[in-house]
Amino acid sequence: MMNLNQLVLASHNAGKLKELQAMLGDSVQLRSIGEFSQVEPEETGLSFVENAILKARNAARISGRPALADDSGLAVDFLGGAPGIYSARYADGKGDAANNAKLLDALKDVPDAERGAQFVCVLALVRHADDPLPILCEGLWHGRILHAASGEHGFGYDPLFWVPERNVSSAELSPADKNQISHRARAMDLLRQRLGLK
Ligand SMILES: O=c1nc[nH]c2c1ncn2[C@H]1C[C@H](O)[C@@H](COP(=O)(O)OP(=O)(O)OP(=O)(O)O)O1
Ligand SMILES: [Mg+2]
Repeated sequence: MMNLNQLVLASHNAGKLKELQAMLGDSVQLRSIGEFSQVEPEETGLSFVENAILKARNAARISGRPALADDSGLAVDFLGGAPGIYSARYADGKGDAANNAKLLDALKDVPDAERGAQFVCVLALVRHADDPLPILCEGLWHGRILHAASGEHGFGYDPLFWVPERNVSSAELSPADKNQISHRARAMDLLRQRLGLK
């Protein structure tokens, strides 16, 4: 299909790069699009799929190489699926701490039973910028939003995401454990099957 020893990762998020590279192991080397450009494309899509494809095409265009993108986010039941595709921009670009504070505030006094949420990850792989057939893989991870942050691992909303199957927050999981069960792990599992890497 394509030379997969190396892929450009269409992401400026160091947490994603670390997780995805750990999942792929030595077989595929991910090179960050940050090596080629610091300009982040505007995520104008209305879905994770559209934004993942948009980021992958942009990175393939800039690098001239096959590119993998990850569009992900947190969909909170009580908020009708928000912040969803706007997760990174929830607190107007002020970063993870501000996003987490805004989410806690939005769920103030909401009881546990109504704090269900899922992390969503869509991976898009394009062979070149105008690829008419991107490979798309999706993963979901169900949990609940805590009342306060807990844990030091991971990134983004991890300190607020309670993982029922482990009885800890996702920021309390070791990186290796998170990479076994997360939304990103599920999407990557499908991608590796699609690419014949497993
Ligand atoms: O495993 C995760 N653990 C915690 N938080 C997570 C996770 N996965 C996604 N998230 C959050 C971070 C960010 O608020 C949003 C992704 O936004 P998203 O646009 O896909 O990524 P980004 O802007 O950080 O980097 P980039 O677009 O360059 O790949 O969802
Ligand atoms: Mg983004």
